[in-house]
Amino acid sequence: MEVGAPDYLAGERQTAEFDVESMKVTWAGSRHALEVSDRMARLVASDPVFRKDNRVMLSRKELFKNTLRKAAHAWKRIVELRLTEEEASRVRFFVDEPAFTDLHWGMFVPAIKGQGTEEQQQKWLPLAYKMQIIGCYAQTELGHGSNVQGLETTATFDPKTDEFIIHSPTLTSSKWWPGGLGKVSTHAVAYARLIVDGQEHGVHGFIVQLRSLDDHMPLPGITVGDIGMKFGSGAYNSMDNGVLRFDNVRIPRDQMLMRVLQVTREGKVIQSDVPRQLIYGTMVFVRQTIVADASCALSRAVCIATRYSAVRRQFGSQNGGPETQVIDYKTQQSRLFPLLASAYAFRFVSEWLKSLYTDVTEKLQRGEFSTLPEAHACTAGLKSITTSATADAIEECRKLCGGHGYLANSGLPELFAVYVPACTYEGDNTVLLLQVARFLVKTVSQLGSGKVPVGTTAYMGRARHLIQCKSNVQSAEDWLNPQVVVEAFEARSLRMSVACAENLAKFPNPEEGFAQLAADLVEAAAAHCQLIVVTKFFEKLQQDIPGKGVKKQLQILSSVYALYILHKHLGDFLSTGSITPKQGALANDQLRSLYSKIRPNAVALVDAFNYTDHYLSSVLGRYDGNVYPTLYEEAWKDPLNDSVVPDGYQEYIRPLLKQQIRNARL
Ligand SMILES: CC/C=C\C/C=C\C/C=C\C/C=C\CC/C=C/C(=O)SCCNC(=O)CCNC(=O)[C@H](O)C(C)(C)COP(=O)(O)OP(=O)(O)OC[C@H]1O[C@@H](n2cnc3c(N)ncnc32)[C@H](O)[C@@H]1OP(=O)(O)O
Ligand SMILES: Cc1cc2nc3c(=O)[nH]c(=O)nc-3n(C[C@H](O)[C@H](O)[C@H](O)COP(=O)(O)OP(=O)(O)OC[C@H]3O[C@@H](n4cnc5c(N)ncnc54)[C@H](O)[C@@H]3O)c2cc1C
Repeated sequence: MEVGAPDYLAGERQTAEFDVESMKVTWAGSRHALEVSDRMARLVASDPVFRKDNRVMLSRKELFKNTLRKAAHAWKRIVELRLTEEEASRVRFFVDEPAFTDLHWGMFVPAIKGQGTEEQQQKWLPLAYKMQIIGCYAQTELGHGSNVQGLETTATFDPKTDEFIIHSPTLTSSKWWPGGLGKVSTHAVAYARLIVDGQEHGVHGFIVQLRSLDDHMPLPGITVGDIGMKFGSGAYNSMDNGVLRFDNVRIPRDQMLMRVLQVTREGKVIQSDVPRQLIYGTMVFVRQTIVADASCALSRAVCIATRYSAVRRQFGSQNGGPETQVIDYKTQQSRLFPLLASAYAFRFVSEWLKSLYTDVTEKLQRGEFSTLPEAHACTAGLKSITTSATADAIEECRKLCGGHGYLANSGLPELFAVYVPACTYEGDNTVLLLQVARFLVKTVSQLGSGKVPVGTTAYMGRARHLIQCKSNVQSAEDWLNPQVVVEAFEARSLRMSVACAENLAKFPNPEEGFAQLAADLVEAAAAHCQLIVVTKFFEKLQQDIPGKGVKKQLQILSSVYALYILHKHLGDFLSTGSITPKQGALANDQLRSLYSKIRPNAVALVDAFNYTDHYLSSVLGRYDGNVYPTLYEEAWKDPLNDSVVPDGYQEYIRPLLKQQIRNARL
């Protein structure tokens, strides 16, 4: 905020019962992370090249060129200022524009790191780190995305030349969707069916050069372009999602990523001791980052809706006094505060997921693979439930801002359009929950075998208790006890998984059973994932959390998150007998009283996200709350207002009006 500028939300900030600066540290993860983030946010906000308020007005070509300009400028600043990897990634985050760089750093580099041999990493990573080559992740095809085993692109080994021949045999085998592919990438990690000596060996990744490093023209045998406009204006259209066809393109044998499987000069296929599923490792990595991204997108929308709800007044004026702030309506609170709580919940579960991922990666380096299935289930499941909830929440925030939420300059329509494909990319959310369900059913089926479930399924080891326990909640207060809440969530989740397993057992063919029961399985998987989010929020509170009143606020938010999910899925809790209707009603009573506790802290709780006005890019979410004059000024900047009488008046409006006058005279 400018020094000396009026703060229309100052009153809201004064009622906060906790130290906002300390909460900023907790949100950021550490004082260091906050400091870096804050510095990079200001660096970006103060640079005119990174202006983004005109995105929705630009044509596709202008938008795309502007994105290239921003990406090049960001890279120049990163090099000039010798920024660390952490700082550089924060710069990209605050530039806040989907671009080829997301895929270069987010998937191409990780794919080489995760699936390449030491030698391959040494050859390719330095080029990628200096951006002397730009890469994308080309897996999905026109005909297959979810079903990776169904990909049709082939990579046939030619022992005569020691090369692979990469080929697109059908129209449906055309690569379709990869970001950065359409117009920018010089290279791709392309996924194709490996064929050696007429034998198929599954889908593997291959580094393929697509464009000349001299003039950017496609290399012989490569057909490549952009797939066209996507949902919304501005939004994801700054990304060149692409189409790619290979016509018998030859690449050296050592460009197959060979950590999982090697093909020798003689054409021998050697499976290493690394599990085949590591081919999917890049997706596991990205799914984990997408959970963190969900908390960012959600907190951004909630920040806008909360500040605006405190500024906006409708009805309720008494004796000529001010009208009621819409944030004081209980309905507004019951729609908004659970989303605020969810933003914090997703933040902490993403912190935990990152540590799980790091731990599993270290184990994989040591040749320990036992935790891989859990890492896959957790990343897939949490990616699914957090992105679905966030997409819904952004739209809810738009509605919470009434009519003004529908204006582009509220920031919410574009945020929704940019965000919503997260429910599809990196795995369709339903397909991913089915993966979790497989994992759960397998865990349940092994319960009798003496195999003790560990990690996030450890609770299933207490199946005997959880299958018949009764919640002893007797008052609304009892719902503030994390143990009581967790037991209800565990009972619900276990009983749903067990019911699925029992129903599955009735089918002679398990795959047929799985297909028939898919809708129930998805619900059981979601229940399990919600339990993880609730548990990790409570576990976070076991840590030392410094700062006056910070822990207290987080306790309130954790209860709000848990009881909101319970209220939303009350049917599950009741039908599984995990709680009684009376206990469900008590949970709702508690929720109401928690909303009242959040109310005086709401604006401070969104301030703790530490977002600059540049990053939020929302008139409604301005830090100073100066909404109306800004909305008014912004309206006049619209190109339609460049002239008082619009283009087209002479051709289309005037003749109409004249026609009416003639008719009236008749
Ligand atoms: C780029 C991001 C940069 C920064 C991120 C920051 C923020 C994010 C913001 C923006 C993101 C930007 C851009 C997005 C770019 C998008 C990219 C993409 O979309 S890339 C393409 C992604 N595609 C998919 O996700 C496809 C989904 N399908 C699959 O994953 C699999 O095919 C599926 C798992 C569904 C099925 O596979 P299949 O081989 O048929 O397996 P099956 O079901 O038979 O299972 C066999 C066996 O393997 C286990 N398993 C499956 N997957 C994994 C895995 N990933 N890891 C470990 N294990 C796995 C499975 O459980 C089963 O085990 P069991 O035999 O039952 O024990
Ligand atoms: C913005 C964006 C960026 C992308 N970036 C990339 C990229 O960089 N690289 C890349 O390789 N790909 C990328 N993709 C592709 C993306 O990964 C796929 O679109 C995604 O994995 C979903 O696959 P699909 O399109 O085949 O959906 P489909 O599988 O065809 O899904 C269609 C419907 O069928 C349902 N369905 C499918 N299978 C099942 C099943 N077994 N059981 C029940 N229901 C099922 C789904 O739930 C969905 O409702 C991107 C996609 C988008 C939208």
